[in-house]
Amino acid sequence: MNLLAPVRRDRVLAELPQCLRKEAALHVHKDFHPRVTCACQEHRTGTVGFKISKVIVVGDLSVGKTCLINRFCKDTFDKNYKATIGVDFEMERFEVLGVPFSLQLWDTAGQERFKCIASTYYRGAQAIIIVFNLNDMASLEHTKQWLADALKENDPSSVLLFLVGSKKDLSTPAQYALMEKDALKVAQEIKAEYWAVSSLTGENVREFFFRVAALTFEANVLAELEKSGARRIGDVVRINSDDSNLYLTASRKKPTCCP
Ligand SMILES: Nc1nc2c(ncn2[C@@H]2O[C@H](COP(=O)(O)OP(=O)(O)OP(=O)(O)O)[C@@H](O)[C@H]2O)c(=O)[nH]1
Ligand SMILES: [Mg+2]
Repeated sequence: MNLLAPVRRDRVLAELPQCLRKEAALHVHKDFHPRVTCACQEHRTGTVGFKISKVIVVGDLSVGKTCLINRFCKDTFDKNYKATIGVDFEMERFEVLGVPFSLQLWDTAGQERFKCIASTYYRGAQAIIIVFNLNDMASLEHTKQWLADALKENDPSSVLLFLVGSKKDLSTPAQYALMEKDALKVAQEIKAEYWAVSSLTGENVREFFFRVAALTFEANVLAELEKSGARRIGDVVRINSDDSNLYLTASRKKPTCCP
């Protein structure tokens, strides 16, 4: 990936993409945080434009992790199952509010025998995407274990979590509605943002990755502003609690910058 090459026109984000379900969202603001918008306009985003943010994708074997990444990055779909051995990764470049922003998407193996290799790549993630199959309840039940394993290697207070139901094309509306109820409960419990996608039809795939890019970017800029602000005013950082940040509860509270 050439970091200096222009960003593809269809990877440009000028607005904050919205969540799928308000009940299970990382936040429900309509726009980027005002401090982030302001910092981007004034070119005060520090090192964010030069960094690559790591995103790991975990979940049971054959739930569709590789297909999800391939649908977004290459716009392809393979109906034949080829297990991921260990890990694979793809780079995606975006431009968010005029600032270049890169995501490194790590596609990990779901098969038990490769899990050991895959888990050595979990460290340093800024976002964790946990995938389950919307047509397989066991895969939803296993998401908590996948998350626990991924969090052993990461800082639970700063990593962004996404719970993604795959293969939506295979469920009837009634089956989907039933599964969604349970999935929303799990998403709320683990404080993840919920999405439902189909890599076969492409439904919600682009919207989902745009949301991942936008929220990761926003968190990065806020962290950067906080660091520089804290340095400037003698390490004093104000913490702003806000009801529309659904998951900023005591256990996973992150300091946010205030306008
Ligand atoms: N109908 C349908 N099939 C899908 C979809 N996504 C993936 N599949 C199929 O599910 C199977 C497994 O997909 P993969 O993406 O390889 O699964 P994985 O999670 O990467 O599996 P591991 O690498 O073993 O962990 C393949 O046969 C895919 O064609 C989807 O959205 N709809
Ligand atoms: Mg795979």
